[in-house]
Amino acid sequence: MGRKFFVGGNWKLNGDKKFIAELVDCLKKCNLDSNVEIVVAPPSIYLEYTKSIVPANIEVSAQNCYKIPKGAFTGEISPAMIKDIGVDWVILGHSERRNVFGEQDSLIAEKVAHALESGLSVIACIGEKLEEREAGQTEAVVFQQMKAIASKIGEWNNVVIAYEPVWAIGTGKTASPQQAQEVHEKLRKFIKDEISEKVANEIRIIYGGSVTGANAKELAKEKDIDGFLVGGASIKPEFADIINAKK
Ligand SMILES: O=C(CO)COP(=O)(O)O
Repeated sequence: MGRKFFVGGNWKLNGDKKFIAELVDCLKKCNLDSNVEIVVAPPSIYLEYTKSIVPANIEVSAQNCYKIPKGAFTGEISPAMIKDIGVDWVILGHSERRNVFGEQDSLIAEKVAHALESGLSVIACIGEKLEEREAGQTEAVVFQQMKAIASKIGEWNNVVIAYEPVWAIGTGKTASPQQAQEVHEKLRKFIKDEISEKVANEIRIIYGGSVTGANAKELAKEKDIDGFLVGGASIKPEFADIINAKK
Protein backbone atom coordinates (compact mmCIF):
# COMPACT_ATOMS: atom_id res chain seq x y z
CA MET A 1 0.00 0.00 0.00
CA GLY A 2 1.27 3.45 -0.87
CA ARG A 3 1.81 6.23 1.61
CA LYS A 4 -1.22 8.47 1.94
CA PHE A 5 -0.41 12.05 0.94
CA PHE A 6 -0.47 14.29 4.01
CA VAL A 7 -0.96 18.05 4.09
CA GLY A 8 -0.70 19.95 7.36
CA GLY A 9 -1.52 23.59 7.89
CA ASN A 10 0.50 25.16 10.69
CA TRP A 11 -1.32 28.37 11.50
CA LYS A 12 1.38 29.38 14.01
CA LEU A 13 0.40 32.43 16.10
CA ASN A 14 -2.35 33.58 13.75
CA GLY A 15 -6.11 33.74 13.59
CA ASP A 16 -9.05 34.54 15.81
CA LYS A 17 -12.49 32.92 15.95
CA LYS A 18 -13.89 35.02 13.14
CA PHE A 19 -10.92 34.35 10.89
CA ILE A 20 -10.94 30.62 11.66
CA ALA A 21 -14.66 30.37 10.92
CA GLU A 22 -14.10 32.07 7.54
CA LEU A 23 -11.10 29.92 6.68
CA VAL A 24 -12.92 26.68 7.56
CA ASP A 25 -15.93 27.83 5.55
CA CYS A 26 -13.70 28.50 2.59
CA LEU A 27 -12.15 25.01 2.85
CA LYS A 28 -15.60 23.43 3.14
CA LYS A 29 -16.57 24.97 -0.19
CA CYS A 30 -13.51 23.53 -1.95
CA ASN A 31 -13.43 20.17 -3.56
CA LEU A 32 -10.59 18.66 -1.53
CA ASP A 33 -8.83 15.52 -2.72
CA SER A 34 -10.28 12.65 -0.67
CA ASN A 35 -7.00 10.72 -0.98
CA VAL A 36 -5.21 13.30 1.17
CA GLU A 37 -4.96 13.34 4.94
CA ILE A 38 -5.54 16.95 5.99
CA VAL A 39 -4.58 18.32 9.40
CA VAL A 40 -4.77 21.93 10.58
CA ALA A 41 -2.94 23.26 13.61
CA PRO A 42 -4.45 26.37 15.23
CA PRO A 43 -3.04 28.10 18.32
CA SER A 44 -3.87 25.95 21.36
CA ILE A 45 -6.51 28.36 22.64
CA TYR A 46 -8.53 27.72 19.46
CA LEU A 47 -8.07 23.94 19.24
CA GLU A 48 -11.46 23.06 20.65
CA TYR A 49 -13.24 25.72 18.62
CA THR A 50 -11.54 24.64 15.40
CA LYS A 51 -12.31 21.01 16.17
CA SER A 52 -15.98 21.91 16.64
CA ILE A 53 -16.33 23.46 13.17
CA VAL A 54 -14.07 21.48 10.82
CA PRO A 55 -15.67 18.93 8.49
CA ALA A 56 -14.93 15.22 8.97
CA ASN A 57 -12.19 15.20 6.31
CA ILE A 58 -10.06 17.70 8.25
CA GLU A 59 -8.22 16.71 11.40
CA VAL A 60 -6.86 19.08 14.02
CA SER A 61 -3.41 19.27 15.61
CA ALA A 62 -1.80 21.15 18.46
CA GLN A 63 1.39 23.06 17.66
CA ASN A 64 3.29 21.94 20.73
CA CYS A 65 2.90 20.21 24.10
CA TYR A 66 4.92 19.29 27.14
CA LYS A 67 6.52 15.96 28.07
CA ILE A 68 4.53 15.38 31.26
CA PRO A 69 0.76 14.79 31.76
CA LYS A 70 0.21 17.41 34.49
CA GLY A 71 1.89 19.36 37.23
CA ALA A 72 3.57 22.65 38.04
CA PHE A 73 4.55 23.71 34.51
CA THR A 74 2.96 27.12 34.03
CA GLY A 75 1.90 27.88 30.49
CA GLU A 76 2.22 24.35 29.16
CA ILE A 77 -0.38 21.93 27.81
CA SER A 78 -0.11 18.14 27.87
CA PRO A 79 -0.92 15.37 25.42
CA ALA A 80 -3.56 14.10 27.86
CA MET A 81 -5.32 17.47 27.66
CA ILE A 82 -5.10 17.53 23.88
CA LYS A 83 -6.64 14.04 23.75
CA ASP A 84 -9.27 15.11 26.27
CA ILE A 85 -10.71 17.68 23.84
CA GLY A 86 -10.77 15.14 21.03
CA VAL A 87 -7.67 16.30 19.17
CA ASP A 88 -5.35 13.54 17.96
CA TRP A 89 -2.27 15.28 16.57
CA VAL A 90 0.59 17.44 17.75
CA ILE A 91 3.46 19.16 15.94
CA LEU A 92 6.73 18.80 17.84
CA GLY A 93 10.23 20.12 17.24
CA HIS A 94 9.18 22.90 14.90
CA SER A 95 12.11 25.12 13.97
CA GLU A 96 10.50 28.03 15.77
CA ARG A 97 10.36 25.94 18.96
CA ARG A 98 13.99 24.98 18.43
CA ASN A 99 15.38 28.33 17.37
CA VAL A 100 13.12 30.94 19.02
CA PHE A 101 12.38 29.05 22.24
CA GLY A 102 15.63 27.12 22.51
CA GLU A 103 14.23 23.58 22.53
CA GLN A 104 16.99 21.00 22.23
CA ASP A 105 16.95 17.62 20.49
CA SER A 106 16.73 15.78 23.82
CA LEU A 107 13.63 17.67 25.02
CA ILE A 108 11.95 17.26 21.64
CA ALA A 109 12.63 13.52 21.72
CA GLU A 110 11.13 13.24 25.21
CA LYS A 111 8.08 15.18 24.06
CA VAL A 112 7.64 12.94 21.01
CA ALA A 113 7.90 9.82 23.17
CA HIS A 114 5.40 11.10 25.73
CA ALA A 115 2.93 12.29 23.10
CA LEU A 116 3.01 8.89 21.38
CA GLU A 117 2.61 7.05 24.70
CA SER A 118 -0.40 9.26 25.39
CA GLY A 119 -2.03 8.21 22.13
CA LEU A 120 -1.34 11.28 20.02
CA SER A 121 0.03 11.16 16.50
CA VAL A 122 3.07 13.36 16.00
CA ILE A 123 4.34 15.57 13.20
CA ALA A 124 8.03 15.64 14.13
CA CYS A 125 9.94 18.49 12.50
CA ILE A 126 13.60 18.53 11.57
CA GLY A 127 15.71 20.71 9.31
CA GLU A 128 19.02 22.50 8.89
CA LYS A 129 19.83 26.20 9.10
CA LEU A 130 21.28 28.11 6.17
CA GLU A 131 24.82 28.16 7.59
CA GLU A 132 24.63 24.43 8.19
CA ARG A 133 23.57 23.80 4.58
CA GLU A 134 26.32 26.08 3.30
CA ALA A 135 28.85 24.23 5.43
CA GLY A 136 27.75 20.93 3.88
CA GLN A 137 26.23 19.74 7.16
CA THR A 138 22.62 19.21 6.08
CA GLU A 139 22.77 15.43 6.33
CA ALA A 140 24.62 15.40 9.63
CA VAL A 141 22.14 17.83 11.18
CA VAL A 142 18.95 16.08 10.09
CA PHE A 143 20.36 12.64 10.93
CA GLN A 144 21.29 13.86 14.41
CA GLN A 145 17.75 15.25 14.90
CA MET A 146 16.31 11.91 13.74
CA LYS A 147 18.69 9.94 15.97
CA ALA A 148 17.62 11.87 19.04
CA ILE A 149 13.98 10.94 18.39
CA ALA A 150 14.81 7.35 17.44
CA SER A 151 16.64 6.90 20.74
CA LYS A 152 13.43 7.54 22.66
CA ILE A 153 10.73 5.79 20.63
CA GLY A 154 10.17 2.27 19.31
CA GLU A 155 6.99 2.62 17.35
CA TRP A 156 6.74 4.84 14.26
CA ASN A 157 3.18 4.11 13.05
CA ASN A 158 1.87 7.38 14.38
CA VAL A 159 4.72 9.61 13.30
CA VAL A 160 5.00 11.87 10.27
CA ILE A 161 8.42 13.44 9.66
CA ALA A 162 8.38 17.03 8.45
CA TYR A 163 11.60 18.11 6.77
CA GLU A 164 11.62 21.88 7.02
CA PRO A 165 14.89 23.56 6.10
CA VAL A 166 15.04 26.62 8.34
CA TRP A 167 16.23 28.85 5.49
CA ALA A 168 13.04 28.08 3.57
CA ILE A 169 10.57 28.80 6.37
CA GLY A 170 8.67 32.04 5.92
CA THR A 171 11.32 33.36 3.56
CA GLY A 172 9.67 32.75 0.19
CA LYS A 173 12.79 30.69 -0.63
CA THR A 174 11.39 27.23 -1.29
CA ALA A 175 13.74 24.28 -1.61
CA SER A 176 13.69 23.15 -5.21
CA PRO A 177 11.96 19.81 -5.79
CA GLN A 178 15.44 18.30 -6.32
CA GLN A 179 16.86 19.80 -3.13
CA ALA A 180 13.92 18.54 -1.09
CA GLN A 181 13.88 15.12 -2.77
CA GLU A 182 17.60 14.69 -2.12
CA VAL A 183 17.17 15.15 1.63
CA HIS A 184 13.95 13.09 1.79
CA GLU A 185 15.67 10.22 0.00
CA LYS A 186 18.63 10.36 2.37
CA LEU A 187 16.29 10.43 5.34
CA ARG A 188 14.43 7.38 4.06
CA LYS A 189 17.73 5.56 3.60
CA PHE A 190 18.78 6.58 7.10
CA ILE A 191 15.50 5.24 8.50
CA LYS A 192 16.00 2.00 6.59
CA ASP A 193 19.52 1.57 7.96
CA GLU A 194 18.92 2.75 11.50
CA ILE A 195 15.31 1.72 12.17
CA SER A 196 13.86 -0.74 9.66
CA GLU A 197 12.97 -1.19 6.02
CA LYS A 198 9.30 -1.43 6.95
CA VAL A 199 9.30 1.93 8.74
CA ALA A 200 11.30 3.47 5.87
CA ASN A 201 8.71 2.30 3.35
CA GLU A 202 5.69 3.31 5.39
CA ILE A 203 6.60 6.58 7.10
CA ARG A 204 5.49 9.81 5.51
CA ILE A 205 8.21 12.41 5.04
CA ILE A 206 6.61 15.74 4.25
CA TYR A 207 8.27 18.97 3.16
CA GLY A 208 7.79 22.41 4.68
CA GLY A 209 9.19 25.82 3.82
CA SER A 210 7.47 28.41 1.63
CA VAL A 211 5.13 25.89 0.01
CA THR A 212 2.51 27.68 -2.10
CA GLY A 213 -0.29 26.84 -4.45
CA ALA A 214 2.15 27.65 -7.24
CA ASN A 215 5.05 25.35 -6.28
CA ALA A 216 3.23 22.44 -4.58
CA LYS A 217 2.53 20.47 -7.74
CA GLU A 218 6.17 20.20 -8.78
CA LEU A 219 7.30 19.28 -5.27
CA ALA A 220 4.54 16.68 -4.99
CA LYS A 221 5.87 14.83 -8.03
CA GLU A 222 9.04 13.78 -6.19
CA LYS A 223 8.87 10.19 -5.09
CA ASP A 224 9.95 10.70 -1.48
CA ILE A 225 7.84 13.79 -0.83
CA ASP A 226 4.69 12.50 0.84
CA GLY A 227 3.02 15.82 1.52
CA PHE A 228 3.59 19.23 3.04
CA LEU A 229 3.62 21.19 6.24
CA VAL A 230 2.46 24.63 5.24
CA GLY A 231 2.77 27.86 7.20
CA GLY A 232 1.82 31.16 5.56
CA ALA A 233 -0.17 29.66 2.69
CA SER A 234 -2.22 27.48 5.06
CA ILE A 235 -4.20 30.50 6.23
CA LYS A 236 -5.07 31.51 2.69
CA PRO A 237 -7.54 30.01 0.21
CA GLU A 238 -4.58 28.62 -1.76
CA PHE A 239 -4.23 25.98 0.96
CA ALA A 240 -6.87 24.09 -1.03
CA ASP A 241 -4.57 24.09 -4.09
CA ILE A 242 -1.76 22.65 -1.98
CA ILE A 243 -4.04 19.90 -0.67
CA ASN A 244 -4.99 19.15 -4.26
CA ALA A 245 -1.40 19.16 -5.53
CA LYS A 246 -1.62 15.50 -6.61
CA LYS A 247 -5.04 15.81 -8.24
O1 LIG B 1 7.09 26.47 9.25
C1 LIG B 1 6.39 26.08 8.34
C2 LIG B 1 5.37 25.05 8.55
O2 LIG B 1 5.51 24.47 9.80
C3 LIG B 1 6.53 26.63 6.98
O3 LIG B 1 6.20 27.96 7.02
P1 LIG B 1 6.00 28.77 5.64
O4 LIG B 1 5.13 27.89 4.76
O5 LIG B 1 5.33 30.04 6.04
O6 LIG B 1 7.36 28.94 5.06
